[in-house]
Amino acid sequence: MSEDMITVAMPKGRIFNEAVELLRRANYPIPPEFDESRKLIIEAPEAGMRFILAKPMDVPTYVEHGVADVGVAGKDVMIEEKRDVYEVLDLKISACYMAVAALPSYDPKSEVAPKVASKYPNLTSEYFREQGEQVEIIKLNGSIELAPIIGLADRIVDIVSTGQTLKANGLVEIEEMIAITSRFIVNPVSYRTKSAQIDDMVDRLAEVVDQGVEAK
Ligand SMILES: Nc1ncnc2c1ncn2[C@@H]1O[C@H](COP(=O)(O)OP(=O)(O)OP(=O)(O)O)[C@@H](O)[C@H]1O
Ligand SMILES: O=P(O)(O)OC[C@H]1O[C@H](OP(=O)(O)OP(=O)(O)O)[C@H](O)[C@@H]1O
Repeated sequence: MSEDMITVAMPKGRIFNEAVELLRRANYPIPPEFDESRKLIIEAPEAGMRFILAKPMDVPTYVEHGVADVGVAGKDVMIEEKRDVYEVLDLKISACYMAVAALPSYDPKSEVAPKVASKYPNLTSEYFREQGEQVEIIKLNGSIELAPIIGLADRIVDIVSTGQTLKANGLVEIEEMIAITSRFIVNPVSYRTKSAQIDDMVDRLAEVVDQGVEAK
């Protein structure tokens, strides 16, 4: 592999298509293989890149360890994971927000030992600590909306996008916490050793991000 090759950690799932579209709009020749392959490493020599396709929550881990030079990660993941990486650009894609939700009958006054379920235990504990409220956090890996319905926790902290999941499960939003978009992140050592390529990538992405925002 060429020394100048940039390894990009891409999140599989929701963010993926929007991130690929941004790269293509920034004139990176991303191979069509990307759109249908089950391969987890995809070489794109014409773009001077190699892509690794990771679980969204793991992207900052690959970048922190330097096995990827750069990556794309949700702000939610950045707050939860607290990895030692530079967050250099807001890509303004995959927008959603983090919220506290509960059943409409939820009454904070009648809560004896407050329990909050979330896929984001660190973000949740930091939030409630800042609010000066002591809560027990119950870590779940998905289907968070189940927790209040089944009586596992009084409140949940989860991502809201269309609000359909909350509505379909009869939950209501109590508080909007943080706006979320995806970020372009960089390994601190790579930022020094591959500065020309990474600066170029940031500039090209920033340009298409701004065009996208202007078009809206
Ligand atoms: N409605 C949404 N629900 C969850 N994440 C969203 C939503 N909209 C945008 N996002 C962004 O997408 C990222 C999650 O993507 P995705 O749901 O594909 O992965 P995941 O939650 O790790 O999924 P899984 O654990 O099911 O593989 C979040 O980190 C967030 O930044
Ligand atoms: O506001 P909405 O547009 O309904 O989106 C929000 C829902 O989407 C995510 O769940 P996901 O689909 O990733 O499933 P999960 O329960 O496995 O996390 C998130 O955890 C919410 O449940």
